[in-house]
Amino acid sequence: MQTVIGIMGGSGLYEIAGLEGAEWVSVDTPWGAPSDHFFIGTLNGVRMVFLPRHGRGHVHSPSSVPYRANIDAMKRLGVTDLFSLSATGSFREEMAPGDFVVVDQFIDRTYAREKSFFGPGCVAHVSVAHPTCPRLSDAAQAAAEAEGIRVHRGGTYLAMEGPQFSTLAESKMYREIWNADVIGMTNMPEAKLAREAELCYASIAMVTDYDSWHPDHGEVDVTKIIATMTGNADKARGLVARLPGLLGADRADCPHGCDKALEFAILTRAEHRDADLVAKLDAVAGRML
Ligand SMILES: CSC[C@H]1O[C@H](OP(=O)(O)O)[C@H](O)[C@@H]1O
Ligand SMILES: Nc1ncnc2[nH]cnc12
Repeated sequence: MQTVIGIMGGSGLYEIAGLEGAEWVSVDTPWGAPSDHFFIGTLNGVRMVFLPRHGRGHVHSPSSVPYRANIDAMKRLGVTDLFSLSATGSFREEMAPGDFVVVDQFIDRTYAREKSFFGPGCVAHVSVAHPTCPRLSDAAQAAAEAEGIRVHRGGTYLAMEGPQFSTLAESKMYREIWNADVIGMTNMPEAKLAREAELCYASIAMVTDYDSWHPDHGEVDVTKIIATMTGNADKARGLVARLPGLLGADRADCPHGCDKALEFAILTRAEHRDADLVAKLDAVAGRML
């Protein structure tokens, strides 16, 4: 099987350069329109598919990002390995603005988003105990190190609804009681949907600020975030450019089973399935239906 790398670009990362034969391509999905067109090309012999999560020009808020359409379209385009890049606040002194964190766990505090491709007429329960793929996380870490980026391996990303930043009480609770390491507004339900779509998924948090808990840094200031984000985006482009060389063009089955997540997950018996929903699931779950 051929590797196809997907990149979900976060705030500040609306385009990438250096792809051969690249063009912006529009994709329709049964879940509506994705955030933007997809920038598709080849790097070091590996096909790459890039999508700015908020759309070029930052049109979508974290709550309005069409997460299902984005993941469905990635799958429809043949993506096998999906990397998320996101701006985050940090709850740890040592995870400083400008550092990257290859997160491996999430706490999902979002509530105003569609969180599953499945539902009445085709019910499925996938495991997200280990929501990120260690193989892709290894590649992300190696790419960051090769770029000279200060990178931390492992961490818990708290996904909040937003769009406002957290109160001081929330920030302290997430840090001191819930033991979260970074905070953002977009990795959920994205990571859950990637698992339902049997995509390997890794998330790279690009720290922009200390949220509001840090006594020396005061509250979150968007102008400072944007300045840090610009530097982070340049580093992210370097990291992305190294991924094809690290993953290679030929791909074996995921040793962690991300690409088999739906096996045994669909509970609705074939004769009871809703035909319209089954049709919508063609890209995401076609191999199981
Ligand atoms: C730029 S501050 C808030 C904004 O940035 C993050 O977006 P993304 O995860 O796509 O990089 C955060 O989650 C908020 O949406
Ligand atoms: N402090 C913060 N909280 C939530 N999302 C963020 N994105 C960047 N910084 C953030």
